[in-house]
Amino acid sequence: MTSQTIPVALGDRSYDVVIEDDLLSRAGTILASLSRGRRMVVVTDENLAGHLATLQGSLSTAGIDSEAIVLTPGEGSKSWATLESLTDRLLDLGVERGDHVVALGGGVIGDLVGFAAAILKRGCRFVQIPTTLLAQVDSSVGGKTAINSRAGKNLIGAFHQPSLVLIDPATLDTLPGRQVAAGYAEVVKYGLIDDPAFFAWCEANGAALLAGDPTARAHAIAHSVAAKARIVAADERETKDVRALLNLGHTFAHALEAETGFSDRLLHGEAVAAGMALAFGFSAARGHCPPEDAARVAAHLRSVGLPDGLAACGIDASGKTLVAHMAHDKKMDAGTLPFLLATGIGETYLDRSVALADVAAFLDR
Ligand SMILES: NC(=O)c1ccc[n+]([C@@H]2O[C@H](COP(=O)([O-])OP(=O)(O)OC[C@H]3O[C@@H](n4cnc5c(N)ncnc54)[C@H](O)[C@@H]3O)[C@@H](O)[C@H]2O)c1
Ligand SMILES: O=C(O)C(=O)C[C@@H](O)[C@H](O)[C@H](O)COP(=O)(O)O
Ligand SMILES: [Zn+2]
Repeated sequence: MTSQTIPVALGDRSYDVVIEDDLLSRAGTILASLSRGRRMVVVTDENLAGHLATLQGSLSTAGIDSEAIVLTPGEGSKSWATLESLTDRLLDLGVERGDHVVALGGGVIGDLVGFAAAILKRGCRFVQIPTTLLAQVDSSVGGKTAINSRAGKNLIGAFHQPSLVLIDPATLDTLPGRQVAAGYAEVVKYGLIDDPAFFAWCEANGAALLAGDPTARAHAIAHSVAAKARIVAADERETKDVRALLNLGHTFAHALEAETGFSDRLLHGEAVAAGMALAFGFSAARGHCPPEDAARVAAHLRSVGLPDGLAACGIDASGKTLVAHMAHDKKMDAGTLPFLLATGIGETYLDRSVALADVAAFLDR
């Protein structure tokens, strides 16, 4: 059994990310130390019945009673309606501020439960047990929690750090291939941001990872978590132009997700893949990035079946329509939208001189 613990250093909000195959079956012992002998509430979705049973069995063995709240899967659950019913149920179950609610699932469950924990009784504790590749490499770490609103993606939320993140890579054995590929887009992101050697590792090992190779999977998860922990520790609340790098491709991605109605037609990770290819393409079109680098990014995404642009997402909306979605981007500052652009693979920066009309014209090409 190999186990790795990666600390997220945030002063009195610091916590550990523990990565270990089959961790779910011994999670009860670890969680018992947080539960103060009280019943724990696990929030999950309908696709996770098997993993929920393992976790509840493990809690029971550790002498902890548990209650499950099982939600409808999918991005639609990051909504006011689900947040309201979830907080009502947590209150009915008597959750106290010192209690830890457990989020067992993908990024949807993690973002929603994290936000519910941030506001319940002005803040209770929560633990992330991510079960998708995307959630294991990205969303479970860093404390961004949110729901979507009519105006767009993640617009209502809070920074609220978990107390602990337990990653069991073996839970990915049940994850559908399309979801694994979508999560892989956020893995590739770490290479593109500031780690060209890791992008090269992705080019060499991405196919094996997607095929379920446990060694490639373990390396990708640990490397991604360490990268995210480093960036979050440097700029927890995205105020220093550091954490914003994790948003590479996301201004485009969130517009694409809005255009497809936050539906299964385009998963978040797929939108991020297309968004990163567009960010590199736009950087090349502006003469900032060698076109060969933009082509290399698109080629790798295509090689693993991820979309590399609008056409591959089946989106034929005009540039003007897509740019209109971007007006609500959280990075908007005094009417200007900083864009994450690249000077090459592993070299990204925030550019505050981009005119949205130029983005629209690029998208129309
Ligand atoms: N907070 C952050 O920093 C952050 C980072 C990246 C993404 N996100 C958010 O995460 C969300 C996407 O998360 P996601 O890609 O995990 O999607 P998801 O949570 O919708 O999960 C994808 C699907 O896989 C199913 N599933 C989960 N684990 C499974 C397993 N082990 N076996 C079988 N099925 C399983 C789920 O039921 C769901 O149908 C988006 O809303 C995105 O905005 C947040
Ligand atoms: O943790 C971050 O910071 C990220 O930007 C990670 C992204 O992958 C994630 O999709 C995040 O939710 C997007 O951030 P947002 O602030 O644009 O909602
Ligand atoms: Zn993302």
